[in-house]
Amino acid sequence: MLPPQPQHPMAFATKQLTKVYGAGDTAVHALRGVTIDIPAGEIVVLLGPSGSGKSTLLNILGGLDRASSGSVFFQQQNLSELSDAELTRYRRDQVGFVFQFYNLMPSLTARENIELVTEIAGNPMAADAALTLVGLQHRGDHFPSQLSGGEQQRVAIARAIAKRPTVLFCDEPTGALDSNTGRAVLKVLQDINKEFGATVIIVTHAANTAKMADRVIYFADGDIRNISVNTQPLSAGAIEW
Ligand SMILES: Nc1ncnc2c1ncn2[C@@H]1O[C@H](COP(=O)(O)OP(=O)(O)OP(=O)(O)O)[C@@H](O)[C@H]1O
Repeated sequence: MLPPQPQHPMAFATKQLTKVYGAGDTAVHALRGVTIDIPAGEIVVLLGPSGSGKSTLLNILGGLDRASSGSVFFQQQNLSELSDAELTRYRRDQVGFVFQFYNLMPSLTARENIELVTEIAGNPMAADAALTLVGLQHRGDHFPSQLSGGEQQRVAIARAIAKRPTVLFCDEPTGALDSNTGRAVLKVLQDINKEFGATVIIVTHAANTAKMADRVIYFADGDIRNISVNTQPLSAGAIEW
């Protein structure tokens, strides 16, 4: 029998990743040759001015979009070489997404919103277990309109984690929330990182979020300007806004 493969220490490794939207005079160079390693199990925060390419990178890492050139490895797999069907499987099996505006189905309860995902996942947890993880075990029968913004975001996080993703991508997860609610949502992300070892990658304008990160990547003009490593990340509850 073959010995078990050593765990690859990197969640992602990109090389000279570019993304160009459009062509000719109107082409937008959103990524200009991004090379970065993202270690598995970290909380990584992407900061940078509007339009600097943060969401574009997130979408390519998450398999929602494809790079124009360069390579992007998830563990040992080059996402750039996957067929559409393989990329869909990657998204379904490995990746959870959390967006600024929750994207819950208004006509479904909190539990049903989560079940939409767990029904097609390979090894999901029960919807109620996911709701318990985000502290909403009593709200499963409620519709999104009966929940506050922070509660809706926690349902969206429960939906994202119910399939036990390897990576959780969060694009402005606290953008629509007040500071206390935002802190509670960040705490849930931190707990999930600790409890499940999921790599959590957060794009945000809320610079203080960087204090809970293991690694902070500063973007400008389609490329990385700086990377800083936090040896002592703060607990989300201790972050000042
Ligand atoms: N589908 C698209 N078509 C054309 N241009 C696009 C598209 N998506 C993004 N862009 C452009 O690519 C550049 C990078 O956008 P991106 O959304 O990645 O930036 P960002 O750093 O996430 O910005 P923000 O903080 O405002 O969300 C911007 O100039 C944007 O206008």
